[in-house]
Amino acid sequence: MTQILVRLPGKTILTGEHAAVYSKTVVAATVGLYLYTFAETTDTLLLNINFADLGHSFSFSFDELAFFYESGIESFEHPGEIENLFFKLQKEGKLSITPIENQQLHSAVMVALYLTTSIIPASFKYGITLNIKSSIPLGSGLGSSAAYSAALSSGLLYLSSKFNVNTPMSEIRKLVDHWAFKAEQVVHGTPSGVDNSTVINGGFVKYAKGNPLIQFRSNHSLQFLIVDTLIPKNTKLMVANLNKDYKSGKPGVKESIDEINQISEEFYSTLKNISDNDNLEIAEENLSNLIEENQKKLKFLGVSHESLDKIVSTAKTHGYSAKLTGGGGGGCALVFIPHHKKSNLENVINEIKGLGYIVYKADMGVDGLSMSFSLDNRHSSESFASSSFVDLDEMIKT
Ligand SMILES: Nc1ncnc2c1ncn2[C@@H]1O[C@H](COP(=O)(O)OP(=O)(O)OP(=O)(O)O)[C@@H](O)[C@H]1O
Ligand SMILES: C[C@@](O)(CCO)CC(=O)[O-]
Repeated sequence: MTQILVRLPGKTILTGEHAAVYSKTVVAATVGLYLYTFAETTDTLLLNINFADLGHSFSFSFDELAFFYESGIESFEHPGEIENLFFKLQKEGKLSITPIENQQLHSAVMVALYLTTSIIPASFKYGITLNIKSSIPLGSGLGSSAAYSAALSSGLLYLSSKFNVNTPMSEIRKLVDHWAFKAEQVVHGTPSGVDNSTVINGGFVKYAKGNPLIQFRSNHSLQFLIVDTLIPKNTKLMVANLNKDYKSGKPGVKESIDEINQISEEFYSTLKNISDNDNLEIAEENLSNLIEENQKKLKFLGVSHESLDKIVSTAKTHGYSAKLTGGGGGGCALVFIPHHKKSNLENVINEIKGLGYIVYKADMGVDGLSMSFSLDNRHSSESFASSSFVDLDEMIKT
């Protein structure tokens, strides 16, 4: 049987979320929180999906999957059409699965069905089991859906021999990115592609839809706090709502999106040119101001939330700037900590924690897609389920 273990990091958007959807510049970085997928072929002729974090497992027989193949998934104009097909087949009594009330679980199953029936040929001779577990908080703006989409794409592409151990990593990344973007369309409707490209390629990235991704390493270690408001958010809805305002020509919307583009361009050039000993304080002050400006625009665009505003104002009283990161409307905020202002750090952390929010100090700019092929059938869904994240990291390294 064929097995693969895949690991993808989360991401934060430093500047430019939402404007990214309109092909504007966005600056993002990976964060050292990870989603792992262990995928294997089996002799059961079933697609099994085990979601450790959501506490649910699903099974589809190949007879059930045949209905998806027959309905011509490859002719979809938009991958999100999988949802209508799923509801139609369910209504016709062709699927044994009962309705999935939990929206996160529902969209995770849609992605798994879309990717499996698009990547795996109908004539495939084996069953497939996909196991997922993650330390990236779900639905909080840290790219959990991109990591999930990329992890499933990698696993399925490998099991169906679309790449192998000898395929150059640059080719694998490109192939995985192609499918992860389609899966992101299932979850987010009209994503820009920045989330999947960031988590796959790793490091810091500058991205504008339709242009080649620029990957860069800053020679200076930036420090941010990631604050999770624990308020559930819905990126698809936030993107769709803003799009209505954009299309209806609501005053100031287009201008704000253009201004965010300028902010991202300046953030990128400052970050790229920053060095540890050369005008560091001035450069970090500049980054700080750009973050503050970006948040003001995002608030104007209606994608902030009172909990995010509270973090921004709390950070400001301690001399720091902060902004939402990702889809907004809840989820996470970033607080930027310039080196010359570090002395205040514990105070701001304690105050933010006192508001009931979770503070992460994650590494930024970590590697993207990592895989372990050499599992030699030593592993199983059971051993994956009982492995710690540290154990899984060890397997990825070997
Ligand atoms: N550990 C996981 N197990 C199963 N599905 C997951 C997991 N993590 C993410 N997902 C899928 O990704 C979706 C989360 O997408 P959502 O856009 O709401 O959050 P996000 O990706 O964390 O935020 P953002 O897009 O703003 O960065 C879930 O609904 C689910 O479909
Ligand atoms: C809100 C958004 O700009 C970022 C979500 O992480 C959507 C996208 O670019 O796809």
